[in-house]
Amino acid sequence: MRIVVTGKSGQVTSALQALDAGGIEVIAIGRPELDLLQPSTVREIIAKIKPNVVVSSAAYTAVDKAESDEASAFAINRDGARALAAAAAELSLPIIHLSTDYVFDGDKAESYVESDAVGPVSVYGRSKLEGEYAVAAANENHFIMRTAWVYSTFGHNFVKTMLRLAETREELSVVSDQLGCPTSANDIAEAIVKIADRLASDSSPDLRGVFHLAGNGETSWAGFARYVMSVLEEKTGRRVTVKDIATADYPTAAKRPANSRLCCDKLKGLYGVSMPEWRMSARDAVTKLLEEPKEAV
Ligand SMILES: NC(=O)C1=CN([C@@H]2O[C@H](COP(=O)(O)OP(=O)(O)OC[C@H]3O[C@@H](n4cnc5c(N)ncnc54)[C@H](OP(=O)(O)O)[C@@H]3O)[C@@H](O)[C@H]2O)C=CC1
Ligand SMILES: Cc1cn([C@H]2C[C@H](O)[C@@H](COP(=O)(O)OP(=O)(O)O[C@H]3O[C@@H](C)C(=O)[C@@H](O)[C@H]3O)O2)c(=O)[nH]c1=O
Ligand SMILES: [Mg+2]
Repeated sequence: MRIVVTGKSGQVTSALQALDAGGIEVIAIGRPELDLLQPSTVREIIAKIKPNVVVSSAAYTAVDKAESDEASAFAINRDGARALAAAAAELSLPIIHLSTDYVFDGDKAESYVESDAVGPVSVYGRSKLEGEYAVAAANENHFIMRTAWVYSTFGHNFVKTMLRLAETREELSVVSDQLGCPTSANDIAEAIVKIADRLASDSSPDLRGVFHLAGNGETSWAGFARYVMSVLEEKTGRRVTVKDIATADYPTAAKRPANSRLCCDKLKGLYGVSMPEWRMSARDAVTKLLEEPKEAV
């Protein structure tokens, strides 16, 4: 089976390319040959590759920068996603489109299910929600995968930021009033392959729609950072503490949901796919990062 995935240098796309998935060919495309700001080029590129499934991972993911760059965020996350979904539809292909927990307002007490009302509190979250609507309207053969708090040994992510700060600080101050589910890009890649296989071989409408996929369990950003530091200390003896702070003590351009935990029961029920406990996967990523040459972190 051949999967084409956008966002060549991104975390999820890099994890997909690194997968040794027998019988699955992963073709990653990205700038300059695929620029979602030039949507007219999308169809020709996808038609040439002749995939069985299209994975839409490329996005404008700079949450804070998006607040002052709304046009770019919507051009990529809504219009670019729409062009990709339309190209897949013209070629009668299913599309797996990555979306985010930041489509929720964060006011719910428990974890969010797919049918919960959305209410993004940031430009990034709004642009990704509009992308969901655009993809669903352009291609009914869609699997919209909302994930969260993605980290890996690739690209930029919270884990690498924490390890980098820990090189020069004895204490990190991290918000403890935002809850979510840390999710490994490697685990997302494994799930994408399983889901793509089902979509390519089973046309059941129940397998289409919006699904949540995130690391099993939950924590706050401070809890996430504290766990990363515990692995750092175990592996290197370096002890860096994490001080819990409130969101108000860490002002950012974008607002973030106080709670964006995702309930993934629907995916488990319909696909039999579930994700590892988040500490297990985070431990793997931190261990690998600490084994890499310093500048890689
Ligand atoms: N990171 C996270 O915490 C979360 C991410 N997601 C979603 O998952 C998906 C993957 O996220 P992640 O792997 O972290 O992404 P990254 O931020 O690691 O990479 C995003 C990629 O998008 C591509 N991209 C950006 N702008 C353009 C453009 N104008 N045209 C074409 N491609 C572009 C780039 O690929 P290239 O340089 O090859 O062009 C870039 O590497 C995204 O859709 C994101 O919204 C959802 C929840 C959490
Ligand atoms: C670096 C740092 C961040 N923080 C806070 C800021 C913020 O509230 C929280 C997360 O920080 P970041 O900006 O690294 O994470 P952020 O970019 O908000 O991550 C998001 O990325 C997008 C793409 C998604 O889709 C989301 O699921 C989510 O993963 O941690 C601290 O409290 N202390 C720190 O030293
Ligand atoms: Mg970020």
